[in-house]
Amino acid sequence: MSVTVRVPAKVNVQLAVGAARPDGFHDLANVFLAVGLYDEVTVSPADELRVTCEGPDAAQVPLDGTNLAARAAVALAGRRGIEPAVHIHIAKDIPVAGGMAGGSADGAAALFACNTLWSAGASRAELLAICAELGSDVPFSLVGGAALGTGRGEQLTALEVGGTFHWVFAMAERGLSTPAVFREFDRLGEGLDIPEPVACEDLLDALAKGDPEALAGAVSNDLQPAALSLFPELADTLAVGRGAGALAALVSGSGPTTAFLTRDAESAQKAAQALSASGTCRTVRTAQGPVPGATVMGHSAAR
Ligand SMILES: C[C@](O)(CO)[C@H](O)COP(=O)(O)OP(=O)(O)OC[C@H]1O[C@@H](n2ccc(N)nc2=O)[C@H](O)[C@@H]1O
Ligand SMILES: Nc1ncnc2c1ncn2[C@@H]1O[C@H](COP(=O)(O)OP(=O)(O)OP(=O)(O)O)[C@@H](O)[C@H]1O
Repeated sequence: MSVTVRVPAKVNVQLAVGAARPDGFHDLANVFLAVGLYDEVTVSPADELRVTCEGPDAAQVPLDGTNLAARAAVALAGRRGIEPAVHIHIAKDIPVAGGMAGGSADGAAALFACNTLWSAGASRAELLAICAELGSDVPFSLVGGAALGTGRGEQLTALEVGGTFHWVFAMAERGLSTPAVFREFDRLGEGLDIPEPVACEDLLDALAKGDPEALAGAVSNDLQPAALSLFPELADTLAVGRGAGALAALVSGSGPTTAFLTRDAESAQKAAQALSASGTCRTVRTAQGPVPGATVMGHSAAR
């Protein structure tokens, strides 16, 4: 028997970041949108916990107990007093260390898959609590759609979205470490008064209306200056996307993936071609959002 769960990447259409808290985290107003780039996580019974990974970035994915998918299996098994004896296979299409919550996605998917495989009976609320222990982005990977994340981003309120948004994503030549980007945010803000993070009403309206022009006027990412400071070449990629007609160009989360909001599928193709030809990025993908969160794709009886 095996269970396969498909799970999407995310882009942050607003990422408002407050001052560092005593625990080192930052309060956020984090507006997440799930987009149609997916990892697929398959779990099947095994003698002991084992992780394998396939995909273009597979070499950068840890296969030991630090993998978020392994940590998810261990967390659920620990709560049920059982052994996490499971083979977790990750078919990875979400860029690694790209600011699109790839590891978080695998954590949410593995948790959901193990809950099904083991008939562990964890409720939605228990799954969300385990997700929040695993990482700030993990709860959103489970629920998908669009949501406002407050606290460190793990406290979610679902958001209405009145249409489909068309995106282009440009993956960079190397990754960026999320903690390093938050540290750079702190360094750049030293001595400044950092306001409390709040969700932008115009942005929430634009999402509710499904209006790409209005959304483009409202997107923001407080981590962008920090990501650009650590990875200045990203400014060139952003400029290429803007020049190719994107309505908005921004760094996705902690970066270094850059995200381009376009009017429609045709404009997305045009911007994608210009970005591919520019030589300023590694790969270019188009995707639409919102899409649902972690979803069981199938069970197989074969071992
Ligand atoms: C940048 C985002 O991807 C935007 O969605 C998230 O805020 C990061 O979420 P994540 O990768 O799940 O982050 P976590 O695994 O919870 O934390 C990794 C590190 O990021 C920093 N971190 C993360 C979230 C947050 N609200 N404040 C932080 O300062 C901390 O240094 C933390 O040690
Ligand atoms: N299943 C996983 N897939 C990818 N990376 C993982 C996984 N589990 C742990 N990691 C570790 O997490 C690091 C960050 O990878 P990830 O792809 O999650 O970054 P990210 O998309 O920038 O995260 P976020 O957007 O949530 O900040 C990797 O360099 C790797 O060491």
